[in-house]
Parts: sequence; structure tokens; C-alpha cells
Amino acid sequence: MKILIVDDSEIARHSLEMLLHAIGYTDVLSCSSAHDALNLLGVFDKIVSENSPVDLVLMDVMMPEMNGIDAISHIRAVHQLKDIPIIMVSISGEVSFLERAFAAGATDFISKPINAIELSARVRAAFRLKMEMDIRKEREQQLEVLNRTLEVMCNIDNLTGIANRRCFDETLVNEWEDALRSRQPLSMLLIDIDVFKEFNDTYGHVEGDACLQQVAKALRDCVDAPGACTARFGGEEFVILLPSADQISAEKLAASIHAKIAHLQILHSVSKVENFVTVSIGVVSVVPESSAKSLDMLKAADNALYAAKQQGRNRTVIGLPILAMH
Ligand SMILES: Nc1nc2c(ncn2[C@@H]2O[C@H](COP(=O)(O)OP(=O)(O)OP(=O)(O)O)[C@@H](O)[C@H]2O)c(=O)[nH]1
Repeated sequence: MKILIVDDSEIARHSLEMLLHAIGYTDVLSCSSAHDALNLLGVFDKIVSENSPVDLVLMDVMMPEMNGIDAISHIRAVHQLKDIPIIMVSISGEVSFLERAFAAGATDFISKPINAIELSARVRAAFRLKMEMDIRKEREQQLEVLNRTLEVMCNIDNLTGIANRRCFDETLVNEWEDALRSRQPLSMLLIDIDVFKEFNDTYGHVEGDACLQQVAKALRDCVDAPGACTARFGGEEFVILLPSADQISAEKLAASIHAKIAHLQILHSVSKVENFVTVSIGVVSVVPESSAKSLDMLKAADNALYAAKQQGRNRTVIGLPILAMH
């Protein structure tokens, strides 16, 4: 445990150091001014290390240039130094002084002349407090990491590793609002694997899962637009949301998805469409208006997908403008 003594009197520094040695604390640094102490603690550095160079400060109050209370205020203003215990050392114990010292962030107070027993008890208490704070800080950091991991897990589909429905629903609401404000187009592709029930019935559920994973990866590979969200909508259905993308970009993406899935050549011998896995896609592009809702967009994409299925599957159908649905 490293202790820093800050006192402009050499005699005071020396006698305090002797006392600390006598009660078992030998790792002691000292500064003759508040400015030197702030320098040593890194208060003037642009980037302050997370690990403080000392574990406890014994700060004299009356010093020329900068007094101990002002020095504490400077130390506490640095986030990384806000938990270092600082014990004020002073002849004065008057109430107004103590009030100012504690308001500035002092942890404790010890009056001169210093009694060894009192010093030992105060230093031990300060270290105990510091240890408890460090443990609490570490737990808070662990909790923060855990929370972030949980948040990511809550938004990911277990099987395919892409975003899940929950994540998509949230993204849709946000992107709709953004597009409404910015008057930018928003496009959506709803993608469904054709005759997938027969695929499962023929090759089994495990192969079905592997197929879903391959299709999800293919979709992810096709989408490179910044801010795009590729999600598993549910079952064998996927969805892609493209902010700032018009119908032409959405159609281009749909065409590249058909080509990519065809290129995978996932055998589907009982499909009535092709002898490999294909997908149907419903596309909707819109510049949102306040008279419509984000769910209207989803409905329009679903209708377009239904039409693609009706027209023979393995194709893309462009949905009606949302306002025309009302
Ligand atoms: N292996 C696997 N199958 C799933 C999963 N989720 C849904 N399915 C299957 O997907 C199939 C969907 O079948 P349908 O809704 O009848 O659709 P379809 O056979 O693709 O027919 P169309 O969409 O009209 O071309 C069902 O057999 C579901 O059991 C999953 O996580 N894994």
C-alpha cells in the first residue's frame, strides 16, 4: 500500500513518515506542494491511468500557492481518482473548515499533533474503504460486461447467428422514425424458403436446420449496405431492412439473393420449383409518411411475398405502395 504525504513543512513530512514507518507502512512518498502532488497523481495529464500511483493521500491543509482543500477538489474532478482515500491533516478542527474539506471530497480528518494510535486506525479504515470500493468497482464492471453480453444474446437468433425477430422489430420502428424525419426511402425484403416443409420431411430436421444456416449466411454475404439489418423473421422466413435504399437497390439485392441461393445448389429433390433450394421474396420500398405505420410496410411486404408464392415461387414481387393499401 503506497501512501503519499503532501505537506510544505519538511519537518512535518519527516515526522509523519517516521510515524507511518513505526506503524508498519514503509511505502511512503512525499511532496512539498499541492502542485507537485497533483502532478504525481497525473491530474494534469491528458490521459490519466486507471491505476492510481498511490493508495492513500495524507494532505496538509495550509500550504502556500494551493491549499489542501483546493487540491482535493482538483483530484476529485478526475474520474479515475475519485475513489482514492484522502485524509486531511490540520491543526484546525473547526466546523466550517471540516465542512469545506468534506464537501471538497476528503475521506477523513486527522488533527495535528498526530497521535500514532489514531493515525494507525484512520489509515487502516481508509484502506479498508478503498478495498471495498475496488471490489465494488470490479463487480460493477463485471456486471456491465454481463449486461452487454446478455443484450447481444437477446438480439441474436440461436440457430443462424443473425439478428432475431425481436431485434428486427426494434430496428424497424427506429428506422421508420429516422426515414420519416429525414424523408429518405426505406426498403424491406421478406424472404421465404420455398416448399421447406417437404425439405424437412425428405431430409430431416437436422438437414433443415443446416439449410436455414446456409441461407442465412448467403443473405448476410449478399447484404453490404451500411445500417442494413438482416434477421430471421421466424421459421423459414427472413427479412432484410435497408435504410436509405430505394426500390431499384432493393430489387438488385433481391436478384443477387436468388443468384446466390441458386449457386449454393442445396439439393431439394422433391421441390416443385427446382431440384435445389429456392426462395420467394416480397419487396417494399417507401418514403415513410406520418399517415402510415411501420407495420403497414411489413404487411405490404407480406402481401408481395404471398403473391410471389402464388405466381410459382422462386421469384421477387414488388409490393404496392403502402398508401395504396389503405
Ligand atoms: N428444420 C427446421 N425447420 C423449421 C424451423 N422452423 C420452421 N421450420 C419448418 O418450416 C416449414 C414451413 O412450412 P410451410 O409454412 O408449410 O411452408 P413451405 O413448405 O415452405 O411452403 P411455401 O412457403 O408455400 O413454399 C415447416 O415444416 C416447419 O416445421 C427450424 O427452425 N428448423
